[in-house]
Formats: sequence, structure tokens, C-alpha cells
Amino acid sequence: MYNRRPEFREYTGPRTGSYQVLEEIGRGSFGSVRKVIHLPTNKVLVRKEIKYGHMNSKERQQLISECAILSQLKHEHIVEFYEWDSDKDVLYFYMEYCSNGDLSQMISFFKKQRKYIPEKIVWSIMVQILIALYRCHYGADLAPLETIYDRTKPPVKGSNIVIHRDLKPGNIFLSTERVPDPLAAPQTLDYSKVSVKLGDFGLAKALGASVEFATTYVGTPYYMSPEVLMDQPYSPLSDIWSLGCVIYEMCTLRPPFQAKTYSELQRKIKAGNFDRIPEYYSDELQKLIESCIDPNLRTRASTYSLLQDPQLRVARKSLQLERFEDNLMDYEKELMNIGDILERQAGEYEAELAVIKYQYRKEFDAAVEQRVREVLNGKKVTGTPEIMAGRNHLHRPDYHWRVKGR
Ligand SMILES: Nc1ncnc2c1ncn2[C@@H]1O[C@H](COP(=O)(O)OP(=O)(O)OP(=O)(O)O)[C@@H](O)[C@H]1O
Repeated sequence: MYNRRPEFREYTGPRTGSYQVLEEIGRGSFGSVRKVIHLPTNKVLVRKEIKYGHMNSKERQQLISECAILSQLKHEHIVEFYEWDSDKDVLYFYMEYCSNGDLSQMISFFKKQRKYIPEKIVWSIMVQILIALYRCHYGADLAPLETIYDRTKPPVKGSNIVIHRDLKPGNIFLSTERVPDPLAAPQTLDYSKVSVKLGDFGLAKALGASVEFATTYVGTPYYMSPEVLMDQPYSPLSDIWSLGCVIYEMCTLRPPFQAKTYSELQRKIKAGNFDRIPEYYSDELQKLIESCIDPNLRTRASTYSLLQDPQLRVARKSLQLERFEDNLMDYEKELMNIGDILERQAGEYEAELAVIKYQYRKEFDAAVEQRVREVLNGKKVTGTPEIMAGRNHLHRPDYHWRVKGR
């Protein structure tokens, strides 16, 4: 039986044993994918199921250390990997749930509409993928751009470098706003401000050692680089090849290399020849794709070199500005919300104060009347009734001028 490794204790994400398992949302080469609710936080997550009974202890060990790396990979553009757990011969990965679909669905959407994906969206998606790849390929976050003229400093390679190894439209999740038009179909998404998250980072490596993975990986390797097809080791540049194929597909709505047979596909990938993207798109975009889909590893672009591209710097800066604007709008909404709460509290305070004043007046008048009556009746009076002695009785309503929940 396979035991938990000490690394399990280091996780800060939701703990296992407290999930409610919901419906299956899909099936991949590794197994089924389900929605689950993490009960303590009520958060919907995704659970990927992988049968690992056939793995030997070395393979399991490798899987564990890969998972430990993945669980530390926290990034705005990477699907969060919370934790994993095992049950007999099944391994469960708990991940962030991305509810707005993936790039393959977006490509199908534009294909059905017989429209090109606007170039601005292509640049924006590309730059977000590159920002995530930078974090993985160099083990450090990319610093924000001050101006579009800034050159990114050469990266210093950190530890825990991760190669995606399976970059494809189905692994690029999107979050988008729903179209505000009430007459639009309910599932219509507004792709003009799309935010990207890469999923399945490094999982292919974690599972690569498994015989089952090698035999069940049935997907067509449209995005696989020539060196990987030739059984050479993966490198970050293999991800760049795949990125080039993904960007190409966004522009042409089909992958750059297609064939009827596997061997023909292999031959085409190794030759690395593909048609130009439609004239609708700029030469700069075509050149960038060519620098990624380059069979020669010596001349193929890297994540770092791509990020120096002027168009990508503009795309990065405008992404930063959009985020800044979104944050400002959120902040403004929050302030307006706080204003409303304070105004309501002030109204409640005034109302309560009026009731207390009225009560006090009533008690005061009653005490005065009583005292006058006693004097008129010749009763000997001593001392002043408390209510008449001062304002001690007028206690203010118990309000703390605080916005609840902050
Ligand atoms: N984090 C997630 N959030 C939402 N849906 C997801 C998530 N991860 C996977 N899915 C969905 O579950 C289905 C299966 O995903 P999975 O990644 O296992 O396989 P795949 O990418 O389709 O194929 P392969 O395993 O061959 O790469 C897909 O439809 C995918 O969109």
C-alpha cells in the first residue's frame, strides 16, 4: 500500500476527506474529471481521477515529487493545484474549477460564426500564456512593465522549473464576462477581455513514467514538437513550439499540421512547413509564429526572447492597464457599497436616537409631574430624582461606525 509522504503536511490548500463529489464534467487520457464541493469553504473545485495501481514504487515516488512542485505553482495565469489524495489504486488531484470553457471551445465558437478571432485578442491570449510560461520555465515571476520601452531583464533560472509538455487549446482555460445583452443566448461569452489560465501543468511529466499513460494517450499530437516526436528530451522550447501551434490555430481556426495518418503528420511536423496565417492578421504576428514553430532548436524563440517583442510588450502593458482599470472599478464599487452601508447606518442611528430622546423626555416629564404633585400634596421631598439630575440616562445607541465584514 502506498503511504502518504511527509510533503502532504505542507499543503495549505483545502484538505481531503471533506469533499462532496458532484457530476462528471469530462474524461481525458488520465481518467475522469468531476466537480466537487470542498465542504469547509463551500468552494467548487475539480477532481481529476487517475488509476495508479500499475505503477511501481519509483514511478509513484516521481509522481509525488512532481505533485509537490505543482502544488507550489501559484500564479494568476495557472490553474491552481490544491492537493492530492489516494484511495486504494486511485489518485485524486484537486484543482481550481474553470467554469468558462477553454480555448478549443472559443476556436469552435469563431469557426461556427465564420469569423476570425480579432488580432487584439490573439495577442492578449499569447502574452498571458507567455507570462505563465515565464514563471514555469525560469522559476520566477515576471516583473510588471513600467513602460512599453522597458526590456525585461534576462531571467535567472530558479529552482523547480516546470515544462508544461501538453500545451494545447483544451488545456488553456478562459475566464470571460458574460455578454450583458439580455437577448443574447445565455451561454454567449464576451471574448474581448479574456483572462487565461493554463491547466495540467507538468502533469504529463508526472504521469509520463507510467506505462498506462504511454499506452492510453490517444490524442493526436498536433502540437508536439519535432524533437519530442523523435524521442529527444522535452525542454522549455518544446512548449514554445506548442505555443506557436496554438496561436496559429487561433488565427486559422485549424492546427498548422494536419494529416490523414500519424506518419504523415510526423513527417509534416519534422519538416516544419506551414501556410501563412490569413492576410487579416499582421506580418508581425506571422513572424512571431514562425519564430516559435521552428524545427531548429538553436534558432527557435524562447519565452524570454518572445517577451522582448514590441507588440507583445504593448499587449502586456495594455493587459496591466486593463487589470488596473478593473481593480479601480472594483475599488470604486466597494467604496460606493461602503457609502451606502454608512448612510443606512446613519439613518438607523438617527431613528434610534429619536426614540431614546422621546423616551427620555417622557420619563423626565413624568418625574417632574410626580415631583410637582408631591409638593402640592405637602409631601416632604428630599433629593432630586435621578432622571432630573442630569443627562446620565440618555445613553447613545450602540453603533460602531464600522462596515461589517471588513
Ligand atoms: N480545472 C478544470 N476546470 C474545468 N474543467 C476542466 C478542468 N480540468 C479539466 N476540465 C475538463 O475536463 C475534461 C477532461 O479534461 P482532461 O484534462 O482530463 O483531458 P483532456 O485535456 O480533454 O485530454 P488529455 O487527457 O488527452 O489531455 C475536459 O473537457 C476539460 O475541459
